[in-house]
Amino acid sequence: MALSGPVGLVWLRRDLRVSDHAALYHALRSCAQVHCVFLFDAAILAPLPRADRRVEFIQRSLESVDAGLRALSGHAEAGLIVRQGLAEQEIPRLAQQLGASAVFANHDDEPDALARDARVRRALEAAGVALHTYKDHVIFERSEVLTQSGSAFSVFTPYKNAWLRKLNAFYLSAYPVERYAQQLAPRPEGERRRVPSLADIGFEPTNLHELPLPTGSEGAQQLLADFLPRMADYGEARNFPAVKGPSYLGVHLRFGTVSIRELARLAWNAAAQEQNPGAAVWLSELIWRDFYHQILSHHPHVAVQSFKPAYDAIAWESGAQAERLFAAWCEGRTGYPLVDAAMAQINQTGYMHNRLRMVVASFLVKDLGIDWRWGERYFAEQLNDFDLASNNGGWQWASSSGCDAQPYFRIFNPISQSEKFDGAGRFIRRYLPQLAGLPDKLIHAPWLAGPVERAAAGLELVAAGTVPGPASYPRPLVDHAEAREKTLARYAVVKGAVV
Ligand SMILES: Cc1cc2nc3c(=O)[nH]c(=O)nc-3n(C[C@H](O)[C@H](O)[C@H](O)COP(=O)(O)OP(=O)(O)OC[C@H]3O[C@@H](n4cnc5c(N)ncnc54)[C@H](O)[C@@H]3O)c2cc1C
Repeated sequence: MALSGPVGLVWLRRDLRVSDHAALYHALRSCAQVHCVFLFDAAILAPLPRADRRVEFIQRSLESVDAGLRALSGHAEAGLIVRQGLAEQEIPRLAQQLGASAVFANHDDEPDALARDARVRRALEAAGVALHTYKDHVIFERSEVLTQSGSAFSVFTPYKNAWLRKLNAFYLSAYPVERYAQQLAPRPEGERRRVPSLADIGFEPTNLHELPLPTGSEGAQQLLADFLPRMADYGEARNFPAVKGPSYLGVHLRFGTVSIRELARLAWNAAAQEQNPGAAVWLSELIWRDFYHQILSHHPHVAVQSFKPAYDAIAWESGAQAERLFAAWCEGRTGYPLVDAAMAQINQTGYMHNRLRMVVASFLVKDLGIDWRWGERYFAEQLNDFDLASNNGGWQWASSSGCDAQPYFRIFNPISQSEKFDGAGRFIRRYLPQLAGLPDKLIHAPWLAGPVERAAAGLELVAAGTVPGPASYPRPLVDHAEAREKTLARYAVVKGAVV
């Protein structure tokens, strides 16, 4: 490959690792000296609360990138450059200071990121610097997997089949960054600073250090090593929130502290072995991730509207009553223990089990009649692994407004979901200790407990929506059977709609 110039700048965004990295590989292949930068983007950070687990996760992961670059290059000063500010100002400024003729980055197809990159590209071009971008975050992006008629898939199973038909070892192979690591250049004198602390960027520590969520590439490898022996059981175990079934790698995939190629390769190879049925199921989940990314890429309107336009005619609850119901849902005081325990999980840890994401999303939309966008926004604020494409896909699936969503008349029953997936109430007891003394059969619907059973459990039932104390729990906000009827009537506007 021809050298594009002596100096290149790699701009890290959702790819915080130094191995198997598309943009870094291409920069090293085509430039004699390569620098790496991460920008704490003022436009992204400004609206966030001052304590945000994602910001802390990023800050710690950058320390790992910094150390990784030094180790890879063998230069003590070939670490990461970290800047703060607006991308369209800071990236061109740094490129000029370094004398870079090209900036290399990996694709980010979220609408705001595309708009940002267009601004950065224009500013770089004005300064005579090229911006080269690459696929890195998914196995197949944009229009790489299309139907036979050349359009985007909107149903998962045929997409998955086409995805699997297209897959071969090439798409899963790692970019051998280490082969060219000697091109990593020492940082110029003025840039030899350590990665800024949280305080340096105006943030406060969170409870991240108390969570079983190790950061950086080492953290991802630790979680992966823990998951690999469990992968065979994933198909069954992933449904039960009290069981250690999933990989917990979502946040690492979100920030690219692990390569999707590494994970998909492991799953694909393991799926080929008959004794590993869970691997095919796990691979399928990774394909869902690609699926939702290509949906967002082809249909960016989903970020604000229903994928199926007819669903935007639904009249959701509004006003003070809606606000009251929504606050009770956010704070986990709906009176439905599985829903409330799940909300406690997201509020305390930033994680929520996939089964529970489906249950609480369905409950908000189809039991409380609240617009799915409210729930989507709350998840976006709380989830460590928040990703616009997957979060939007999940919410539109639950509200039936999305591509390949569940039909609108399928409404999860929060009690039977609880009995089926947390039968012994182990998950509920972990997050709602005031219910711990109830017998298993009553823990899913505490309002059915009689005075004797409540007294034996040391539990007081309080009015619906009340903030519970250490020994009390609210009565249900709504009656599920009545809510179901109301929802079917609410959704009648979409009946027969052509989508
Ligand atoms: C309402 C709702 C909102 C969601 N919001 C997000 C989100 O913001 N970010 C996010 O990554 N996932 C989201 N999901 C999908 C899924 O719940 C999480 O990916 C999963 O729970 C993360 O845990 P894990 O890493 O242990 O997953 P595992 O079960 O180990 O799965 C491995 C990886 O596959 C991908 N994956 C798994 N299931 C899905 C899925 N249904 N859709 C897309 N990708 C999937 C994720 O990258 C995940 O990390 C959402 C699902 C729902 C129903």
